[in-house]
Amino acid sequence: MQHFWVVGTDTDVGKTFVTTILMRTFQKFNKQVLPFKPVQTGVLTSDNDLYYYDTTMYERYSQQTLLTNDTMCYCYKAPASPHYAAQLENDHIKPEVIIERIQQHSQQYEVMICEGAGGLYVPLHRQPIYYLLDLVKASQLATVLVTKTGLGTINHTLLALQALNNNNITVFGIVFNGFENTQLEQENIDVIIAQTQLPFAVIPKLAKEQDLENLTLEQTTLWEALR
Ligand SMILES: Nc1ncnc2c1ncn2[C@@H]1O[C@H](COP(=O)(O)OP(=O)(O)OP(=O)(O)O)[C@@H](O)[C@H]1O
Ligand SMILES: C[C@H](N)[C@H](N)CCCCCC(=O)O
Ligand SMILES: [Mg+2]
Repeated sequence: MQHFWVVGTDTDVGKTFVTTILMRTFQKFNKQVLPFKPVQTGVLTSDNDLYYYDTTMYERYSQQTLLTNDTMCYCYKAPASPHYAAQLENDHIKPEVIIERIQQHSQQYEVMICEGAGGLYVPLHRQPIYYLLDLVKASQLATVLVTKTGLGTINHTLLALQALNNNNITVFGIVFNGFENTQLEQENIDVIIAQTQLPFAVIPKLAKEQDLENLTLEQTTLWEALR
């Protein structure tokens, strides 16, 4: 059994991309995989249909039939912080509900990949304040951290790792996402790995989304740590 979170240094860093690629890599080894997005915000429309990007990506690229209801829990229309998106719908995220779902699914699937919402200090509710980081800690699962490769990532990545370490949350490794093969990006990766000694993977910036079908993480130290 291998259950873990994919968390990020921010929103839009590529957590869904990485979750999808990791899902496909485990599926390649015939593992029963559940990609699980406990809280998603920002409904999209296509031909008058409403949908959520993250769980739609999982289903679009899964090599196994996914049970849609298993992949999600709280979904809110506003593309905002979960605490606020819930408030706008007069709702309140209950972490205990998510923990219950994680415990249930961890018995049903060989691999469960839980994707965070935004970065670590994203509030799920305010009174009292409860961050995504608190939920990760309460789940007692380890993490994979997704980060960008360009200017600013050294600080963001080390800050995120410090937050995880301060909460005794295991980090299996780092995914550097969106690599465009510049010297600056390579230096960023080198510094972060030298400082952290963590397993890692590098995902290139893809010309089109469908190119992720050709990607697996098998030849990476991160995969050695995960499989
Ligand atoms: N390696 C990549 N190459 C090309 N496009 C990418 C890559 N990684 C992510 N993207 C694109 O960048 C956008 C943000 O990626 P993604 O949705 O995975 O971020 P996220 O961290 O999951 O965001 P959220 O916090 O909303 O869940 C998406 O449109 C995605 O298609
Ligand atoms: C809407 C976005 N795509 C994510 N689902 C939620 C991001 C919350 C970010 C909150 C913040 O850090 O300000
Ligand atoms: Mg996402």
